[in-house]
Amino acid sequence: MAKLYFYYASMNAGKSTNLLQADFNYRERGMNTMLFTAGIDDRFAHGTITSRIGLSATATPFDANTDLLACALDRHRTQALACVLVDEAQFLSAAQVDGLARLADAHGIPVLAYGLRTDFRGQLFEGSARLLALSDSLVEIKSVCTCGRKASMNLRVDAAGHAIAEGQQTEIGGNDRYVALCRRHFNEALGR
Ligand SMILES: Nc1ncnc2c1ncn2[C@@H]1O[C@H](COP(=O)(O)OP(=O)(O)O)[C@@H](O)[C@H]1O
Ligand SMILES: Cc1cn([C@H]2C[C@H](O)[C@@H](COP(=O)(O)O)O2)c(=O)[nH]c1=O
Ligand SMILES: [Zn+2]
Repeated sequence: MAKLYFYYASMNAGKSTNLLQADFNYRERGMNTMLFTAGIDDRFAHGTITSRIGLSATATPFDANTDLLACALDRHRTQALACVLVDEAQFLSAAQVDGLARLADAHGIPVLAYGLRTDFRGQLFEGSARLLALSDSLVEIKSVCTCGRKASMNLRVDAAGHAIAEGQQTEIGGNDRYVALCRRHFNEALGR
């Protein structure tokens, strides 16, 4: 039975690298894959998954209106898909995650979703909440805080490096806007 996997982590933990390695692994064995990423994430190039380590691949951009299930089935009709990989999965809606679960259950196509668990306030993203609820397999990709503990939280900072506690959930940015920290140092930075 095909499964829905959720690989979750803080920022800068290696999610995109992991996704691109998994994709390469399928393709080097002659299998077809389909990649999705959030269209709003324009840090590198629209419709591209780029890892900080330098790997990149073209992906189908998704937004709130994208029917990922229909897109994948459309591709599957001409090119049998062995796997679907989704980066920035925190930006999916709950309904889009339900569609991905259906892709695995009704159509036998495994789905590997990669994303953040929580936002800069320590709250779940909608896509992550649904993935945590539905996935057959939850895999944490770990990275370290400056103190050596696991960096499970994402601190948002301003241009001067000061912690930000309030704001919109979605704000695209990289290492200049976010710092992955352990829970203790995350709370300390926010004066909690
Ligand atoms: N030149 C490099 N060599 C090895 N690792 C690197 C290099 N540059 C960045 N990294 C590591 O890659 C990881 C970030 O990978 P990335 O896939 O972009 O993360 P994510 O998608 O989780 O934000 C970090 O752990 C960082 O230390
Ligand atoms: C914590 C947090 C992150 N984001 C954005 C910032 C980035 O554009 C992506 C995550 O990128 P990654 O390096 O691939 O993990 O998400 C956000 O919009 N809101 C947040 O709270
Ligand atoms: Zn720490």
